[in-house]
Amino acid sequence: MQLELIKVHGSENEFFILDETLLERPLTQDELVSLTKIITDRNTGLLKGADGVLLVGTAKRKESGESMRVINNDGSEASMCGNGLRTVARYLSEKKKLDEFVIETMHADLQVKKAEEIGKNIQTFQVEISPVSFNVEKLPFNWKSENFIDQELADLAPGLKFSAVAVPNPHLISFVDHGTLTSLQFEKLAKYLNGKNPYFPDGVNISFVEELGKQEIFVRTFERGVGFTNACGTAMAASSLMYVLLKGGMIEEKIQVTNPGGMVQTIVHKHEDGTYWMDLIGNATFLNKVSISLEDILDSKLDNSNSVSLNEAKAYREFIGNFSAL
Ligand SMILES: N[C@@H](CCC[C@H](N)C(=O)O)C(=O)O
Repeated sequence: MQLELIKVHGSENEFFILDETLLERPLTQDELVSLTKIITDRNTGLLKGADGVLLVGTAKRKESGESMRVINNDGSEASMCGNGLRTVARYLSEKKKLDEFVIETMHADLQVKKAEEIGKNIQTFQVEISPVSFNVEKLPFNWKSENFIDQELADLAPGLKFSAVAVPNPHLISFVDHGTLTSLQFEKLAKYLNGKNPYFPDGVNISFVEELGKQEIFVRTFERGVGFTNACGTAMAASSLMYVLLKGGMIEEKIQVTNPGGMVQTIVHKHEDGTYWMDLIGNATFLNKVSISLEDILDSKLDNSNSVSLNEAKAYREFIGNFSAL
């Protein structure tokens, strides 16, 4: 069976989009996991691999519409992906010839729309990040109280305070200084909490956040199921929320969030019932179109692929030249 893939990125968080509605038959779960592990491998995968696969399908909760599933680089499935959702929003916007619509994700139907360009010739989309929960059971996080906000984590990282939030994928966030952001301590902690550990049985996305100025933060994330990525959209949205709640950031006002792969903007909103949701605004860049058969992928014969560049990488590199790197 022939597959048409698109290699995309949101803040250089890279994915392959696969539209299952165009296939002769749906993939089995085993095929999906094997395909993801093979094509996203950073050493041997297609086009130097990726952070995951975004599977576009038909919505199940509604009578019409589309869905997005997120398969991490290690084959595990995530409930949401903010950077990925922007790219899927662009893909579906071009396919449906619509600028604003809803995409079904594992736990929520999320509003997406085409937005004003964030940089010259940068296709930009705005997506809803929701629902938000501070209940530790939702992450899941084995902790003695209902919430975990601005607290130390036993003796795992002395002197650092963390907050746990599900958006709805799980995040652990700490505001740190620049030295700590780039320290080995970060990697050690992140690997521990994503291995066998008593706190996070399913692992957790961990972000270290540096305050850069008024409504300006830098976020570095170790992603569950992947490792350090250039950016994680849900992490940037969750970090923006914690910036508002703990550091005096303004609600309903844009926050500039830089990351190792570029820059996005977020807006934190509050519903009347007191719950929060965020907007995530940023690039949806298409890098390559790739054609390859499922059989060749599963036999690891990736040289049999046909790839065409979509010529958007240069504009993006020019755009991120404006922002400081890690
Ligand atoms: N990079 C994503 C998040 C992908 C899922 C994450 N690794 C998880 O397992 O929760 C984003 O942009 O949000």
